[in-house]
Amino acid sequence: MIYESEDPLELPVLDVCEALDSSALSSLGAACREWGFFQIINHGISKDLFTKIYSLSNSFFSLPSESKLKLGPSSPLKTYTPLFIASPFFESLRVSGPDFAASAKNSTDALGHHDNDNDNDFSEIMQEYGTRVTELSKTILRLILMTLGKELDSKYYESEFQQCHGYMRINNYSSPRSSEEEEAEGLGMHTDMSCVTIVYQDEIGGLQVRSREGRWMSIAPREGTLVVNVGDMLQAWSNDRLRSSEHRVVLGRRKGGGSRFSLAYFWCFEDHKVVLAPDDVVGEHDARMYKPFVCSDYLTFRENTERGKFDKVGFTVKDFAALPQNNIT
Ligand SMILES: O=C(O)CCC(=O)C(=O)O
Ligand SMILES: [Fe+2]
Repeated sequence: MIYESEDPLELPVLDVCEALDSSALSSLGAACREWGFFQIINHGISKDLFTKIYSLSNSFFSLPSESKLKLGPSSPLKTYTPLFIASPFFESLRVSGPDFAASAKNSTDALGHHDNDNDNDFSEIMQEYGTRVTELSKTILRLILMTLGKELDSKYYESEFQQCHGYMRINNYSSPRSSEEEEAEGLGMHTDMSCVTIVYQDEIGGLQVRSREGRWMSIAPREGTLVVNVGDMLQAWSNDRLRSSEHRVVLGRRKGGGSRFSLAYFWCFEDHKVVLAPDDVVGEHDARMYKPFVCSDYLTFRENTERGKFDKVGFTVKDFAALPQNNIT
């Protein structure tokens, strides 16, 4: 039973509307070091907004595959990842910022089956969600920077993270059928390439994070709560003081039958950014873990590596840019 996980992991729940006191800040710091995952509430994104995205996305995922493939890997847009690429159960649609409405419209236009009302609603709702989750990413990044040291947020937020950009992946996981296994990987083990990722998962569950010792822990869905995780770019920028953990999605046949829905927002450094941990983030006594690298070179490395393809791990930022003496995983 390789998919079995330990008891659900208790991750700190951060109220993003409140100023963090020192104990909240220290539990956030501990979670980012140890797991690279935590949860947030009071994020200002209503259940109603998720419900609308869910229903509009469902109309897209219910289309015949010939239609969806108009946005697939061999199309000019490449916003749709069909089933059987990441896994037999996973398909997704990408909507990119900062003009989320235009990106969503490009996709619906390319489908060419004009349902104007639905298409406009989809663009509007993606713009609203994208704008909110982008603001949220900025707030969260500042909080994470605060855990690295006094005043590091004001020192580095503007200078290092000002050009960050984001994109969304709307994920649809179909359930393994009775002729198939009881449980299956919906999305294989991977690390995210972002600075931070913000995930909404529906009530079905299945998201798991891997401990340093290799144990899989479940992150149970909680109403009103979003999951945040640190990605590879921030792990490298923080010289490993923040952890980009391996995670995956496991689908259980008995866990409700229908498909699982999630929305992942990836907040990333700009492509041409050179990632290099500042001296005061590395600290006087610690060794530098990574050589400087250009973001887009890392993205290309991941895309072009068979094992790293479509976020299936194997290769992470350590394989790409760790200095030789530190290249031990
Ligand atoms: O579906 C989920 O809960 C997580 C998805 C994920 O890890 C990703 O899209 O990178
Ligand atoms: Fe992920």
